[in-house]
Amino acid sequence: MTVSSPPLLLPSRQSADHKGTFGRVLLVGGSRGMAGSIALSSIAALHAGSGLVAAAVPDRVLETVAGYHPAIMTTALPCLDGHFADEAWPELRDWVSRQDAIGVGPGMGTGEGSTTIVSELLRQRKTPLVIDADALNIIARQEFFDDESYARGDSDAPVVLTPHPGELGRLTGVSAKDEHAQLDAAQQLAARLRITIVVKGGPTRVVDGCAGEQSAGVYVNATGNPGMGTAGCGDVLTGVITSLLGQGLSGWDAARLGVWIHGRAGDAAAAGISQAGMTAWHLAQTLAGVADEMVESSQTAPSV
Ligand SMILES: NC(=O)C1=CN([C@@H]2O[C@H](COP(=O)(O)OP(=O)(O)OC[C@H]3O[C@@H](n4cnc5c(N)ncnc54)[C@H](OP(=O)(O)O)[C@@H]3O)[C@@H](O)[C@H]2O)[C@@H](O)CC1
Ligand SMILES: Nc1ncnc2c1ncn2[C@@H]1O[C@H](COP(=O)(O)OP(=O)(O)O)[C@@H](O)[C@H]1O
Ligand SMILES: [Mg+2]
Repeated sequence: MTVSSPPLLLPSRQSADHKGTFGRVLLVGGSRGMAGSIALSSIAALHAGSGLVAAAVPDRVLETVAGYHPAIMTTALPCLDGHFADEAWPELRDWVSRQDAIGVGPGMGTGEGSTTIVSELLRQRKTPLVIDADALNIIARQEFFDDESYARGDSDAPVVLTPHPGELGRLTGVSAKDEHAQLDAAQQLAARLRITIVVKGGPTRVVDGCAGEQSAGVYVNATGNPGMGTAGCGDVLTGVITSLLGQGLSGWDAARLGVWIHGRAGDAAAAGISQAGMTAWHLAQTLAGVADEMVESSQTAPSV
Protein backbone atom coordinates (compact mmCIF):
# COMPACT_ATOMS: atom_id res chain seq x y z
CA MET A 1 0.00 0.00 0.00
CA THR A 2 1.57 3.35 -0.96
CA VAL A 3 1.45 5.93 1.82
CA SER A 4 1.05 9.62 0.92
CA SER A 5 3.63 12.05 2.33
CA PRO A 6 2.79 14.26 5.31
CA PRO A 7 2.06 17.93 4.40
CA LEU A 8 4.85 19.02 6.77
CA LEU A 9 7.15 17.52 9.44
CA LEU A 10 7.83 18.25 13.11
CA PRO A 11 11.44 19.10 13.99
CA SER A 12 13.54 16.08 15.01
CA ARG A 13 13.82 15.41 18.75
CA GLN A 14 17.07 16.45 20.46
CA SER A 15 18.77 14.73 23.40
CA ALA A 16 18.30 17.83 25.59
CA ASP A 17 14.54 17.89 24.92
CA HIS A 18 12.16 17.25 27.81
CA LYS A 19 8.42 17.12 28.62
CA GLY A 20 8.11 20.90 28.42
CA THR A 21 9.62 20.92 24.92
CA PHE A 22 6.72 18.86 23.62
CA GLY A 23 3.97 20.90 25.22
CA ARG A 24 1.53 20.83 28.08
CA VAL A 25 -2.10 20.39 26.91
CA LEU A 26 -5.50 20.16 28.56
CA LEU A 27 -8.59 18.31 27.24
CA VAL A 28 -11.90 19.58 28.65
CA GLY A 29 -15.00 17.40 28.39
CA GLY A 30 -16.50 14.10 29.36
CA SER A 31 -19.65 13.38 31.31
CA ARG A 32 -21.34 10.43 32.97
CA GLY A 33 -21.97 8.02 30.10
CA MET A 34 -19.40 9.65 27.80
CA ALA A 35 -16.19 9.43 29.84
CA GLY A 36 -14.50 7.49 27.05
CA SER A 37 -14.54 10.41 24.60
CA ILE A 38 -12.27 12.67 26.66
CA ALA A 39 -10.05 9.71 27.56
CA LEU A 40 -9.58 8.95 23.85
CA SER A 41 -8.71 12.60 23.20
CA SER A 42 -6.22 12.63 26.08
CA ILE A 43 -4.52 9.36 25.12
CA ALA A 44 -4.34 10.55 21.50
CA ALA A 45 -2.58 13.75 22.61
CA LEU A 46 0.03 11.67 24.44
CA HIS A 47 0.48 9.35 21.44
CA ALA A 48 0.87 12.35 19.11
CA GLY A 49 3.88 13.43 21.18
CA SER A 50 2.71 15.84 23.91
CA GLY A 51 4.94 16.09 26.98
CA LEU A 52 2.17 16.57 29.55
CA VAL A 53 -1.55 15.83 29.13
CA ALA A 54 -4.36 16.50 31.61
CA ALA A 55 -8.10 15.97 31.34
CA ALA A 56 -10.48 18.42 33.09
CA VAL A 57 -13.67 16.44 33.70
CA PRO A 58 -16.82 16.48 35.88
CA ASP A 59 -15.91 15.15 39.33
CA ARG A 60 -18.27 12.16 38.92
CA VAL A 61 -16.21 10.66 36.07
CA LEU A 62 -12.72 11.48 37.29
CA GLU A 63 -11.82 7.98 38.45
CA THR A 64 -13.21 6.47 35.25
CA VAL A 65 -11.13 8.76 33.04
CA ALA A 66 -8.02 8.44 35.23
CA GLY A 67 -8.32 4.67 35.00
CA TYR A 68 -7.77 4.59 31.25
CA HIS A 69 -4.07 5.58 31.29
CA PRO A 70 -1.62 6.20 34.18
CA ALA A 71 0.18 9.02 32.30
CA ILE A 72 -2.96 11.14 31.97
CA MET A 73 -3.40 13.66 34.78
CA THR A 74 -6.96 14.55 35.76
CA THR A 75 -8.64 17.59 37.27
CA ALA A 76 -12.09 17.25 38.83
CA LEU A 77 -14.49 20.14 38.16
CA PRO A 78 -17.81 20.76 39.93
CA CYS A 79 -20.43 18.42 38.65
CA LEU A 80 -24.22 18.27 38.47
CA ASP A 81 -25.87 15.00 37.43
CA GLY A 82 -22.61 13.83 35.87
CA HIS A 83 -22.09 16.99 33.76
CA PHE A 84 -20.14 20.26 34.30
CA ALA A 85 -21.95 22.46 36.85
CA ASP A 86 -22.11 26.28 36.66
CA GLU A 87 -19.30 26.38 39.22
CA ALA A 88 -16.96 24.49 36.86
CA TRP A 89 -15.71 27.51 34.91
CA PRO A 90 -14.43 29.53 37.94
CA GLU A 91 -12.31 26.49 38.88
CA LEU A 92 -11.12 25.85 35.30
CA ARG A 93 -10.26 29.51 34.60
CA ASP A 94 -6.91 29.47 36.43
CA TRP A 95 -5.69 26.46 34.45
CA VAL A 96 -6.16 28.04 31.03
CA SER A 97 -3.14 30.36 30.81
CA ARG A 98 -0.80 27.55 31.95
CA GLN A 99 -1.59 25.40 28.90
CA ASP A 100 0.16 25.37 25.54
CA ALA A 101 -3.16 24.28 23.98
CA ILE A 102 -6.66 23.24 25.01
CA GLY A 103 -9.12 20.88 23.30
CA VAL A 104 -12.75 21.26 24.37
CA GLY A 105 -16.00 19.45 23.60
CA PRO A 106 -15.79 15.66 23.46
CA GLY A 107 -18.55 14.13 25.54
CA MET A 108 -19.23 17.34 27.48
CA GLY A 109 -22.95 17.65 26.79
CA THR A 110 -24.63 21.00 26.11
CA GLY A 111 -25.82 22.03 29.60
CA GLU A 112 -25.38 25.35 31.41
CA GLY A 113 -21.99 24.56 32.92
CA SER A 114 -20.58 23.38 29.58
CA THR A 115 -22.02 26.45 27.82
CA THR A 116 -20.24 28.81 30.22
CA ILE A 117 -16.95 26.96 29.72
CA VAL A 118 -17.22 27.19 25.92
CA SER A 119 -18.21 30.87 25.99
CA GLU A 120 -15.29 31.79 28.28
CA LEU A 121 -12.72 29.70 26.38
CA LEU A 122 -13.82 31.46 23.17
CA ARG A 123 -13.37 34.85 24.85
CA GLN A 124 -9.73 34.26 25.83
CA ARG A 125 -7.19 34.78 23.04
CA LYS A 126 -3.84 33.62 24.41
CA THR A 127 -4.23 29.81 24.46
CA PRO A 128 -4.62 27.84 21.21
CA LEU A 129 -7.95 26.01 21.04
CA VAL A 130 -9.47 22.97 19.35
CA ILE A 131 -13.28 23.07 19.45
CA ASP A 132 -15.13 19.81 18.74
CA ALA A 133 -18.34 17.84 19.31
CA ASP A 134 -20.68 19.27 21.97
CA ALA A 135 -18.66 22.51 22.15
CA LEU A 136 -19.57 23.02 18.47
CA ASN A 137 -23.19 22.13 19.23
CA ILE A 138 -23.20 24.75 22.01
CA ILE A 139 -21.78 27.41 19.66
CA ALA A 140 -24.47 26.54 17.12
CA ARG A 141 -27.31 26.55 19.68
CA GLN A 142 -26.16 29.83 21.28
CA GLU A 143 -25.35 31.38 17.87
CA PHE A 144 -22.03 32.58 19.33
CA PHE A 145 -20.46 32.92 15.88
CA ASP A 146 -23.12 35.42 14.76
CA ASP A 147 -21.17 37.82 16.97
CA GLU A 148 -18.16 39.19 15.07
CA SER A 149 -16.38 39.83 18.39
CA TYR A 150 -15.36 36.16 18.37
CA ALA A 151 -13.25 36.77 15.21
CA ARG A 152 -9.51 36.28 15.77
CA GLY A 153 -6.89 39.00 15.22
CA ASP A 154 -3.30 38.66 13.97
CA SER A 155 -1.84 38.37 17.47
CA ASP A 156 -4.45 35.92 18.79
CA ALA A 157 -3.73 32.24 19.42
CA PRO A 158 -5.06 29.85 16.74
CA VAL A 159 -8.54 28.30 16.87
CA VAL A 160 -9.33 25.05 15.02
CA LEU A 161 -12.88 23.67 14.65
CA THR A 162 -13.29 19.96 13.87
CA PRO A 163 -16.95 19.40 12.86
CA HIS A 164 -18.31 16.33 11.18
CA PRO A 165 -21.00 17.15 8.56
CA GLY A 166 -23.78 16.91 11.15
CA GLU A 167 -22.07 19.42 13.43
CA LEU A 168 -21.16 21.64 10.46
CA GLY A 169 -24.80 21.62 9.42
CA ARG A 170 -25.82 22.92 12.85
CA LEU A 171 -23.11 25.58 12.76
CA THR A 172 -23.83 26.89 9.25
CA GLY A 173 -27.41 25.85 8.49
CA VAL A 174 -26.11 24.04 5.37
CA SER A 175 -27.28 20.42 5.12
CA ALA A 176 -24.80 17.57 5.57
CA LYS A 177 -26.20 16.18 2.33
CA ASP A 178 -24.68 19.04 0.29
CA GLU A 179 -20.93 18.42 0.55
CA HIS A 180 -19.91 21.28 -1.76
CA ALA A 181 -22.18 23.84 -0.16
CA GLN A 182 -20.90 22.77 3.26
CA LEU A 183 -17.29 23.28 2.14
CA ASP A 184 -18.15 26.75 0.81
CA ALA A 185 -19.89 27.62 4.07
CA ALA A 186 -16.88 26.38 6.05
CA GLN A 187 -14.53 28.53 3.93
CA GLN A 188 -16.71 31.60 4.51
CA LEU A 189 -16.91 30.96 8.26
CA ALA A 190 -13.14 30.40 8.46
CA ALA A 191 -12.40 33.63 6.58
CA ARG A 192 -14.93 35.68 8.60
CA LEU A 193 -13.62 34.50 11.97
CA ARG A 194 -9.98 34.01 10.85
CA ILE A 195 -9.87 30.43 12.12
CA THR A 196 -9.10 26.98 10.72
CA ILE A 197 -11.87 24.43 10.06
CA VAL A 198 -11.44 20.68 9.58
CA VAL A 199 -14.42 19.37 7.57
CA LYS A 200 -14.31 15.72 8.64
CA GLY A 201 -15.38 12.90 6.38
CA GLY A 202 -14.02 10.68 3.64
CA PRO A 203 -11.91 12.50 2.57
CA THR A 204 -11.39 15.13 5.22
CA ARG A 205 -10.73 18.68 4.05
CA VAL A 206 -9.06 21.59 5.87
CA VAL A 207 -9.85 25.26 5.18
CA ASP A 208 -8.07 28.24 6.71
CA GLY A 209 -9.08 31.87 7.14
CA CYS A 210 -6.16 33.06 9.24
CA ALA A 211 -4.63 34.95 6.35
CA GLY A 212 -7.91 36.85 5.99
CA GLU A 213 -9.23 37.04 2.46
CA GLN A 214 -6.13 35.34 1.05
CA SER A 215 -7.46 32.02 2.28
CA ALA A 216 -4.86 29.28 2.05
CA GLY A 217 -7.14 27.18 -0.15
CA VAL A 218 -8.39 23.69 0.65
CA TYR A 219 -6.18 20.86 1.90
CA VAL A 220 -7.66 17.46 0.88
CA ASN A 221 -6.33 14.69 3.09
CA ALA A 222 -5.13 11.52 1.37
CA THR A 223 -5.05 9.13 4.33
CA GLY A 224 -7.88 7.36 6.18
CA ASN A 225 -10.58 4.82 5.36
CA PRO A 226 -14.23 3.95 6.13
CA GLY A 227 -13.10 1.78 9.04
CA MET A 228 -12.84 5.12 10.88
CA GLY A 229 -16.61 5.48 10.79
CA THR A 230 -16.76 4.21 14.35
CA ALA A 231 -17.52 5.93 17.67
CA GLY A 232 -14.66 7.98 19.13
CA CYS A 233 -12.47 8.46 16.04
CA GLY A 234 -13.27 12.16 16.03
CA ASP A 235 -12.42 12.41 19.73
CA VAL A 236 -9.01 10.93 18.84
CA LEU A 237 -8.49 13.62 16.18
CA THR A 238 -9.29 16.34 18.73
CA GLY A 239 -6.46 15.06 20.92
CA VAL A 240 -4.04 14.89 17.98
CA ILE A 241 -4.63 18.46 16.79
CA THR A 242 -4.55 19.79 20.39
CA SER A 243 -1.20 18.04 20.82
CA LEU A 244 0.25 19.59 17.64
CA LEU A 245 -0.95 23.08 18.59
CA GLY A 246 0.71 22.46 21.97
CA GLN A 247 3.92 21.56 20.10
CA GLY A 248 3.92 25.02 18.54
CA LEU A 249 2.28 24.52 15.13
CA SER A 250 -0.10 27.08 13.57
CA GLY A 251 -3.77 26.17 13.18
CA TRP A 252 -3.32 25.45 9.45
CA ASP A 253 -0.24 23.24 10.05
CA ALA A 254 -1.65 21.44 13.13
CA ALA A 255 -4.92 20.70 11.32
CA ARG A 256 -3.28 19.40 8.12
CA LEU A 257 -0.62 17.29 9.84
CA GLY A 258 -3.20 16.16 12.42
CA VAL A 259 -5.67 14.80 9.87
CA TRP A 260 -2.82 13.22 7.92
CA ILE A 261 -1.39 11.27 10.88
CA HIS A 262 -4.91 10.46 12.14
CA GLY A 263 -5.78 8.88 8.79
CA ARG A 264 -2.38 7.20 8.63
CA ALA A 265 -3.08 5.60 12.02
CA GLY A 266 -6.53 4.62 10.74
CA ASP A 267 -4.93 2.91 7.74
CA ALA A 268 -2.51 1.09 10.04
CA ALA A 269 -5.44 -0.05 12.23
CA ALA A 270 -7.40 -1.25 9.19
CA ALA A 271 -4.36 -3.20 7.95
CA GLY A 272 -3.59 -4.62 11.39
CA ILE A 273 -7.17 -5.43 12.50
CA SER A 274 -9.79 -4.87 9.73
CA GLN A 275 -11.92 -1.96 8.56
CA ALA A 276 -15.07 -3.50 9.99
CA GLY A 277 -13.51 -4.56 13.28
CA MET A 278 -11.30 -1.59 14.15
CA THR A 279 -12.37 0.83 16.87
CA ALA A 280 -11.24 4.26 18.07
CA TRP A 281 -9.27 2.45 20.77
CA HIS A 282 -7.25 0.63 18.08
CA LEU A 283 -6.81 3.97 16.26
CA ALA A 284 -5.40 5.60 19.40
CA GLN A 285 -2.95 2.70 19.81
CA THR A 286 -1.76 2.56 16.17
CA LEU A 287 -1.26 6.33 16.33
CA ALA A 288 1.60 5.73 18.78
CA GLY A 289 3.22 3.36 16.28
CA VAL A 290 3.18 5.79 13.32
CA ALA A 291 3.80 9.08 15.18
CA ASP A 292 7.46 9.20 14.10
CA GLU A 293 6.30 9.52 10.48
CA MET A 294 5.42 13.12 11.41
CA VAL A 295 9.00 13.87 12.52
CA GLU A 296 12.03 15.03 10.52
CA SER A 297 15.10 12.77 10.09
CA SER A 298 13.59 10.06 12.20
CA GLN A 299 11.19 9.77 9.24
CA THR A 300 11.05 5.97 8.93
CA ALA A 301 9.85 4.17 5.83
CA PRO A 302 6.11 3.58 6.37
CA SER A 303 5.59 0.10 7.76
CA VAL A 304 2.35 -0.78 5.87
N1 LIG B 1 -17.31 6.86 23.86
C1 LIG B 1 -17.77 8.09 23.99
O1 LIG B 1 -17.82 8.68 25.09
C2 LIG B 1 -18.23 8.80 22.75
C3 LIG B 1 -18.76 10.05 22.88
N2 LIG B 1 -19.13 10.80 21.80
C4 LIG B 1 -19.68 12.13 22.02
O2 LIG B 1 -21.04 12.11 21.69
C5 LIG B 1 -21.46 13.45 21.47
C6 LIG B 1 -22.35 13.47 20.25
O3 LIG B 1 -21.50 13.26 19.10
P1 LIG B 1 -21.99 12.33 17.87
O4 LIG B 1 -21.19 12.69 16.69
O5 LIG B 1 -21.96 10.92 18.31
O6 LIG B 1 -23.54 12.68 17.68
P2 LIG B 1 -24.18 13.86 16.79
O7 LIG B 1 -23.55 15.17 17.09
O8 LIG B 1 -25.65 13.77 16.96
O9 LIG B 1 -23.80 13.50 15.27
C7 LIG B 1 -24.16 12.24 14.71
C8 LIG B 1 -25.04 12.55 13.52
O10 LIG B 1 -24.42 13.54 12.69
C9 LIG B 1 -24.64 13.20 11.31
N3 LIG B 1 -23.34 12.86 10.71
C10 LIG B 1 -22.20 12.54 11.33
N4 LIG B 1 -21.22 12.29 10.44
C11 LIG B 1 -21.77 12.47 9.23
C12 LIG B 1 -21.27 12.36 7.90
N5 LIG B 1 -19.99 12.06 7.66
N6 LIG B 1 -22.09 12.60 6.89
C13 LIG B 1 -23.37 12.91 7.13
N7 LIG B 1 -23.91 13.04 8.36
C14 LIG B 1 -23.11 12.83 9.38
C15 LIG B 1 -25.52 11.98 11.30
O11 LIG B 1 -26.87 12.45 11.35
P3 LIG B 1 -28.03 11.59 10.63
O12 LIG B 1 -27.61 11.41 9.19
O13 LIG B 1 -28.03 10.30 11.41
O14 LIG B 1 -29.25 12.45 10.84
C16 LIG B 1 -25.18 11.33 12.63
O15 LIG B 1 -26.22 10.51 13.13
C17 LIG B 1 -20.18 14.28 21.30
O16 LIG B 1 -19.92 15.04 22.44
C18 LIG B 1 -19.11 13.22 21.16
O17 LIG B 1 -17.84 13.65 21.64
C19 LIG B 1 -18.91 10.33 20.46
O18 LIG B 1 -17.67 10.83 20.04
C20 LIG B 1 -18.90 8.81 20.38
C21 LIG B 1 -18.08 8.15 21.42
N1 LIG C 1 -15.24 6.97 5.27
C1 LIG C 1 -14.28 7.61 5.96
N2 LIG C 1 -13.07 7.83 5.42
C2 LIG C 1 -12.10 8.49 6.12
N3 LIG C 1 -12.26 8.97 7.38
C3 LIG C 1 -13.47 8.77 7.93
C4 LIG C 1 -14.53 8.10 7.28
N4 LIG C 1 -15.60 8.09 8.12
C5 LIG C 1 -15.23 8.72 9.25
N5 LIG C 1 -13.95 9.13 9.13
C6 LIG C 1 -13.20 9.91 10.12
O1 LIG C 1 -13.52 9.47 11.43
C7 LIG C 1 -13.74 10.60 12.28
C8 LIG C 1 -15.19 10.63 12.76
O2 LIG C 1 -15.35 11.78 13.56
P1 LIG C 1 -16.68 11.91 14.47
O3 LIG C 1 -17.88 11.65 13.67
O4 LIG C 1 -16.56 13.23 15.18
O5 LIG C 1 -16.48 10.71 15.50
P2 LIG C 1 -16.81 10.69 17.07
O6 LIG C 1 -17.52 11.94 17.41
O7 LIG C 1 -17.64 9.47 17.25
O8 LIG C 1 -15.49 10.60 17.75
C9 LIG C 1 -13.40 11.84 11.46
O9 LIG C 1 -12.05 12.21 11.64
C10 LIG C 1 -13.64 11.37 10.05
O10 LIG C 1 -12.86 12.08 9.08
MG1 LIG D 1 -17.17 13.80 17.01
